[in-house]
Amino acid sequence: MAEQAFQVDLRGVVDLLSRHLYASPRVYLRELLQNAVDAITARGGDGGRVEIETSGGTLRVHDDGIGLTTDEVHTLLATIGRSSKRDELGFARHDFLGQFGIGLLSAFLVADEIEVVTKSARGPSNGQGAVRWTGRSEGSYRVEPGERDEPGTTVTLRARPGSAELLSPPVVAELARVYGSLLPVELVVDGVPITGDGPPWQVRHRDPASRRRALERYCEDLYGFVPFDVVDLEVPEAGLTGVAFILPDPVSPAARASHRVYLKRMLLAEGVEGLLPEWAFFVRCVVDAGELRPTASREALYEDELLDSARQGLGGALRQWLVKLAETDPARLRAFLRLHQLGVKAMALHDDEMLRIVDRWLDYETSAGPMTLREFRRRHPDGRYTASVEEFRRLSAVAGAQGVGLVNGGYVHDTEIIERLPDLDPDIRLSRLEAAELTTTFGVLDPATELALRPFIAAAQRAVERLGCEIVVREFDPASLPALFLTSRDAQFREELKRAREEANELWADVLGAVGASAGVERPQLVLNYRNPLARRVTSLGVGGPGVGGPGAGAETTARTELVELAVQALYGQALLLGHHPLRPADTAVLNRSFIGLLEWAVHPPEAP
Ligand SMILES: Nc1ncnc2c1ncn2[C@@H]1O[C@H](COP(=O)(O)OP(=O)(O)OP(=O)(O)O)[C@@H](O)[C@H]1O
Repeated sequence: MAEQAFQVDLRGVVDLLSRHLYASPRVYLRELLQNAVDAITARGGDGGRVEIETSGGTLRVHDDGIGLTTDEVHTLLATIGRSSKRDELGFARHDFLGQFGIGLLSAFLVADEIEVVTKSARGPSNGQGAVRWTGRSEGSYRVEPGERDEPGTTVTLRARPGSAELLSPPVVAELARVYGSLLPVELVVDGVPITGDGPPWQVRHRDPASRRRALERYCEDLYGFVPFDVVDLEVPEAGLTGVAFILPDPVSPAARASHRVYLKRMLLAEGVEGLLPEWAFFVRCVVDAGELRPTASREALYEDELLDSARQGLGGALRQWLVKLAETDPARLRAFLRLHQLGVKAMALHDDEMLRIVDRWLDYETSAGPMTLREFRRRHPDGRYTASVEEFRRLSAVAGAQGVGLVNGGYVHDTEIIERLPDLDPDIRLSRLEAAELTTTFGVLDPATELALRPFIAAAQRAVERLGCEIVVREFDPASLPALFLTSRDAQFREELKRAREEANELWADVLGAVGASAGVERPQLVLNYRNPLARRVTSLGVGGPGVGGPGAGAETTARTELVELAVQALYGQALLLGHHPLRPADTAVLNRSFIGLLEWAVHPPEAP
């Protein structure tokens, strides 16, 4: 039985293209433009010119490319899927834009009839040899002698009812500009040149500064923002060049970053995803690639090994830029990190170089104020981190007061980053804080001591009364800590303290009387540590009862009362500083006064009687 050829109903194919392959019938112009450029490429030599004319619902695309012979017209134009742009083995030839042999059909999205008048550059050079091919959307075509003197091709479309808009002068000019403004041929629409200097990042400039300004303007026109920085991109194996614009504002890492991609200087799409590694969500790129492949719709990149290695290459370029910024302009790097730290932290999870940058340049919240992890380790070789912000808030003051450095590892990626630091250097030790480590248990003093201390506590209370602080004396560890300042936020410790007080109340309520009088008022507390030798000596400086130091009191008592006041205020100030509490003007004044007062005592103590 004889082999039969497939019969194709063109209407079904056009329907398929328009509904399922192309996002919009606007692509018809891109396909025509692409064929014209390929024909010019096939002819070889320099330059080439494509001229588009619009008039009264008719569109003409002229090119001075290779043209077609009569035989080629039959096989190439009239056979769906046949293309001159593949090699003997059927692979896409990399110098051409087209490869599938279906592009011309897209003209049927806007016209019922396509007319091609062509003359092959390889044919006879006299007036002979021009061919006219007319194809109709219902599937028939006609070939007859045509009229054309010079080699090249003219494609003519007449708008189908309803498609006139797409073939109107302003829309054609816009489409030509969108798709073809970077093309390496001369493109003219109704006499107006569309192509200019080519890719903006390849244009020569007087000096780097004016190049930079030009690229910033380009970014502003394209994306509507002035970039934080402009990074040149190049991945030779993908034939890729371009620029990355660093966004000047923070973006959500979840926002899909899309980029403007040209293939062989023809726009592929304005919103291509997956060109960069996922972490690089802080840039918008414009690139031109010669070797990357489009999907059949020509609206996305074909996911293959080459795209994958291009992605790695682009990620590498951004990474390189960051490393260089760290070396040459740390202040700018910090500014960048403030904007896009989430992206950089995400990178640091898998990339040692980025981890080093985070370690060295990114400020973390610590019990000793904001600083980098590296600086923190230098100051606190035995430092700890908390895995939640909540825990940090609760413990940082107390940790600070006890000399334990604490880093807030509670934000996104931070704990993982801190735990990965030994990958940089196995000697790096930054361990997680076990809450129990800091549990300070406040011991109650025995009743006799407590009773004996009452005059002192009263005097001490007067010393800090104006500061809105309450004095408490307890025994607690570490003994090296003379005093601890607890704000009402230090909930856990206040609980602890309250329990100690309640115990005291129960046991010695009658002895101690109104110890818990101020309970319930949420004032910050200065807890003096009776276990600390210095604090203990301060409590035993010896003052009289209420009214001591008033008129008529002995000179010595007055002096001692003054010393107690100065010492308590100094302890107050030091506890504030140790715990990194904010200093109000009144606090600073007291700190100053106590320092100067104690200094006076030290150099010139009031004469002992
Ligand atoms: N302007 C032109 N000049 C010369 N040859 C042309 C021109 N337009 C089309 N052709 C020929 O017709 C063939 C089919 O064109 P068509 O646009 O359908 O497919 P293609 O460009 O090969 O591939 P793709 O579907 O990827 O665009 C081309 O391979 C080319 O040989």
